Amino acid sequence: MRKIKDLRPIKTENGILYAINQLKLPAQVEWVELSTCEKVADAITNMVIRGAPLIGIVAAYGFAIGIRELVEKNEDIQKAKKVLQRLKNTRPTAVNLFWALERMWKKFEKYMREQIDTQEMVKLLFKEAEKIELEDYHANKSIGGYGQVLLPKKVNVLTHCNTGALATSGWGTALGVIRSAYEDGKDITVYVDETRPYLQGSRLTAWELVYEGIPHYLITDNSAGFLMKKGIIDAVIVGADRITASGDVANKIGTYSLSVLAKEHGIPFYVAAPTSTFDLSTESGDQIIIEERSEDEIKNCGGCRIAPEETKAVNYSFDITPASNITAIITEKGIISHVDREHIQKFLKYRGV
Ligand SMILES: CSC[C@@H](O)[C@@H](O)C(=O)COP(=O)(O)O
Repeated sequence: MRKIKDLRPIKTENGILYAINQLKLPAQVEWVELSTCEKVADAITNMVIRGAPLIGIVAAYGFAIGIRELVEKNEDIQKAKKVLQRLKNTRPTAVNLFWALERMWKKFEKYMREQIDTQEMVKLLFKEAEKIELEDYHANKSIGGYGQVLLPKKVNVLTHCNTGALATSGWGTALGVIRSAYEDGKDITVYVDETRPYLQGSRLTAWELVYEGIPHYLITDNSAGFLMKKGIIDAVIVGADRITASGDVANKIGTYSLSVLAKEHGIPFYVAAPTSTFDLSTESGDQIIIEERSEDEIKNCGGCRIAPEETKAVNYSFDITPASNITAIITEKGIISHVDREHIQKFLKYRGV
């Protein structure tokens, strides 16, 4: 077994939440203080923190922080709904945000019904957020364990975006599978898509792989087809922001193109995600709201303008990969190896999700 170094993107000290500012990586590891609900909401929208599971975890803390603010300022506790709404409005696509906030809201309603003292309620809400964080960590380790079995002893894996410790409570989903395979002694080399325009691949995934000492190459997003054609890539592993009842997957823009390329070249295409990423209330991918971000993110890179001022840009942050392009979905409860409505439903039902 090789040694994997622990990496956590958030921490709490004396009731204050801190997060690694992901906008500053890889140049600098800067911890920012997220002491108010407003700061938490801004950090999610501006991508100081990002990645579906981490967005959910930080929003859960944000809710506890928001309720604490109301209590400390002696404000009407009924304003809790506004706190919830502020956090829900941060980013639309990753379902983990809504999943975590709904869980927090149910607890809040329960404590209100039970007429629990407000100071005590704040403590209990922080505990619930900690629980969500810890559960996510265990889920990731489990995803890693199940997923790495799918990989041969010597393997070249292509991944997209950042699905690692920085996108979760630690360890990661797709990158967690890679961590687990490396820890298990597999001869693994990772091909990392840059992931334009935010460069989560080059800035964050490559940084995590350097941190762990895992062999890797950075590639431009448009290299994947050529590398597959040359027989260099054995498997593709990506994460997910939302998985519908029929198995369509919303993930970082560029994922769909990779799935088409993988299919064309007969390469397995794996999605790794916790069961909290499933949204069974949405039937298919075309019903998912896809976040559109500012065109400036495309027209600028590293502080330099790289396109004419007058040029318009389209910046969809996510795309949809149809279930039919996915070889298997790796979850903390096991592997769904037939990705369709029926198998997903049975899988989740029999595992008590
Ligand atoms: C474990 S993270 C899975 C996905 O959330 C990840 O691939 C992704 O698309 C992140 O998008 P981001 O816009 O950086 O939040």
